[in-house]
Amino acid sequence: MSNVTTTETNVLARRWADVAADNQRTEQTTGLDLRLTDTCLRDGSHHKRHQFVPQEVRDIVGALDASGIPVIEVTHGDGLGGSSFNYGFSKTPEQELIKLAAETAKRAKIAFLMLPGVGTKDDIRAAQDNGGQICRIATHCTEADTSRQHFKLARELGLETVGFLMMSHTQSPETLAKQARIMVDAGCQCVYVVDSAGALIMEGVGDRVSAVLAEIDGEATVGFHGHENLGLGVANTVVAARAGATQIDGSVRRFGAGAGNTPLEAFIGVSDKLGWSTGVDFLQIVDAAEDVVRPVMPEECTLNRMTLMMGYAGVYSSFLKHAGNAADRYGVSGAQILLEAGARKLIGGQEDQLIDIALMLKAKQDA
Ligand SMILES: C[C@H](O)CC(=O)C(=O)O
Ligand SMILES: [Mn+2]
Repeated sequence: MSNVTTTETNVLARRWADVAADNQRTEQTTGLDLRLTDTCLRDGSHHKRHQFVPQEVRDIVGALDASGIPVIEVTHGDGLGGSSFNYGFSKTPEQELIKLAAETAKRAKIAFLMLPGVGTKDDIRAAQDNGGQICRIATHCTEADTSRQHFKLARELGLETVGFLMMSHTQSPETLAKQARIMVDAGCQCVYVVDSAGALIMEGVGDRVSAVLAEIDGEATVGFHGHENLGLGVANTVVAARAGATQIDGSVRRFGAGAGNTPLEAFIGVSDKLGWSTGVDFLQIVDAAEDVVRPVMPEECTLNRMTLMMGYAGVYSSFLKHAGNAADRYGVSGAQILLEAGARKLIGGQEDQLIDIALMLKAKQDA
């Protein structure tokens, strides 16, 4: 009996120690000043199958800008030049949408994304001519060297630069730090740890952000871009901020690929309660989420069999619609396609392999 009591007491004591340590960490990070980027008009483009029309962009940019969001990203989901047979055609040319966004925003800066090999240097020039001010260059997290010429050009043009290390869960903190070094040496001013698959779990985020920060501190800042596939968007983002990420991505109403991005309005509320400054009015952003962003979305971004599988198997979130299409077309399980895509460690640009997997599953099914 006394043993049980001792065990219980120890468990309780440990719990209180955890709470105390957590409070201490909260105190240590009170007063953070975070710069938010909303990405519903870029990452949300995947969820919308790239079908934004001008009025939707005007409405969303107007509402986000009025609530104080400092950076709004607008591009095809797969970045400049993404409108194609492989990734899906845009309803409205992305350069037109960038221009509209820049004309609409009174305070917010407009960012655009580009993936070397998908977009070109001329696309970057055009995006700047249309009012884009922040050039975000995304590579798979072991391929930072492919971004060198684009960072160089962006800096020559006087653009602010951000680097995206996509699929960061696939590599160790040390590897990411080395890749971040390549981007910073090329002219990148902020390197993002990007949890493209929503597969990272808190400590995994903290370790990666800390390692990247240790490598580039004083030369560039660190950002974090999360996905909700395991329901950890806000928690992971809090950990990232505590580890030193000062630029934070999210999408209002989670409007993004897979189960969506870190819900920005929830993160803003959490930041308020932690005493962190985002410059965004919580009540206004909650209204914008409900009244302006939600009506533009084809459906809510949800945790379901497919999106959970993406986080579980470590699959690139933008594969969701492609895997769903292949599953419907060949009458096989979409979740099985995603599991196999995770096992094959597919990366962005290999969307065609989802069809290959579907055909393989169909052949097995028919055998
Ligand atoms: C092109 C991708 O959608 C970039 C991104 O948002 C991610 O990797 O996550
Ligand atoms: Mn994303």
